[in-house]
Amino acid sequence: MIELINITKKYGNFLALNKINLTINKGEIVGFLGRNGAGKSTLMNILTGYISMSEGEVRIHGIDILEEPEKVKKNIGYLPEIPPLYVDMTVKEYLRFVCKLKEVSKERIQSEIFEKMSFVSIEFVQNKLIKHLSKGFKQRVGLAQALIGNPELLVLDEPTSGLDPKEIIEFRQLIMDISKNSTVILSSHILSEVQALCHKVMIINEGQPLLITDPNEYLNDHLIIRIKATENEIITCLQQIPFVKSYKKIGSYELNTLDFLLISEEKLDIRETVFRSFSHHQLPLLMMKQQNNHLENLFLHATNEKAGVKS
Ligand SMILES: Nc1ncnc2c1ncn2[C@@H]1O[C@H](COP(=O)(O)OP(=O)(O)OP(=O)(O)O)[C@@H](O)[C@H]1O
Repeated sequence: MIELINITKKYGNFLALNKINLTINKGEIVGFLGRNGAGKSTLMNILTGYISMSEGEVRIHGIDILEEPEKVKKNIGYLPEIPPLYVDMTVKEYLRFVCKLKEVSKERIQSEIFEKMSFVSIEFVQNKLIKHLSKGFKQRVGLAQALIGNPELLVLDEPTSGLDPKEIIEFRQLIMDISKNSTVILSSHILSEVQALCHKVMIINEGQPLLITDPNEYLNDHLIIRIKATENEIITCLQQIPFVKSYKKIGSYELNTLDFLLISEEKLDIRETVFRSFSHHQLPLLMMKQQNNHLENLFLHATNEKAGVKS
C-alpha cells in the first residue's frame, strides 16, 4: 500500500502542491490528470524521492520514504517525462549499466536484461545506439530501465506523450500487463487514456487535488445504438425496455438505420437488456457504444473553478 499524507510543496513562496492525500492499493493503476504546470511532475518527483516535500509524508508499505530512502527507492521504477537515457550507449549497454546501478546480482544481469527487452519488444534493437532510435523505441528503453529489478511500484510521467497512435495502444497494453504484478502511477493530459487505464484518478489543478475513486462509474448509463428499423418500430421497442430513463433520436448515419441515445436509470448497465429486446422484436442492432462525459465534466469543472470561470 502507498500512502500520500498531506503532501504540500512550496517553491519559495509558490504553492505547487496543496495537501495531497491518497491511498493506493497493490495492483491499482492510478492516474494524475492535469494541465501543464498543474503539479503532476512535482508530485511524482516527491513520490520517487527525487525532491523533498515541504510538508507531509510518503509511506510505501508502511515505510517513510525520508526515513529509509534507499530501501524504498529500490522498490520504485521511474520513467520521468524525459527518460534518463545515455544516448551514446547501445540499448544493451545501457540496461547493463542500469542493472549495476540497481544492484542486480551479477548472475542475474544477463537474464534480467533479456527478460525486460523481451517484455517491451526491443530485442532486435539491442545493439543499436540509443540516439539512433525512434521516440517510441526510446520510450520502450525508458520503460525497460524502470522495470529492472521488478519494482513493486512503477511511476510513469506522461508515458505516451509524443508517441504515434499505434505506439500509444501498444504502450497502454504494456502498462496493463505491468499492473498484473506492480502498482502503477501515471500522469497524463489525456482524459480518455486515464479513463481507459486507471482505477483511480486524481485531477490536479494548480496544486489542488480532486480525487475520483471510479472514473468509469457512469460509463454504462449513456448508450448510443444504431438500429435498422423505422422510427416507430424503434420507439415501440424502447418503450418496453426496463430501466431506460430517456431516449433521443440522434440521426441517420447509414442507409435505413437510425441512431438513438439512451440514458438508463443511474449507473445501470442496460446493454444486455437492450440487445435482447431488439433481438426479440427482430430489429437488427448494428452498433452499440458507451458515451461518457463524466470525467471530462469533472475535469473541466475542477480546472475552470480555480480559473474563476463559471461552469
Ligand atoms: N524547481 C522549481 N522551481 C520553481 N517552480 C517550479 C519548479 N519546478 C516546478 N515549478 C513550478 O511548479 C508548478 C508545477 O510544475 P510541474 O512540473 O510539477 O507541473 P506538471 O503538471 O508536471 O506540468 P507538465 O505537464 O507541463 O510537466 C509549475 O508552475 C512550475 O512552473
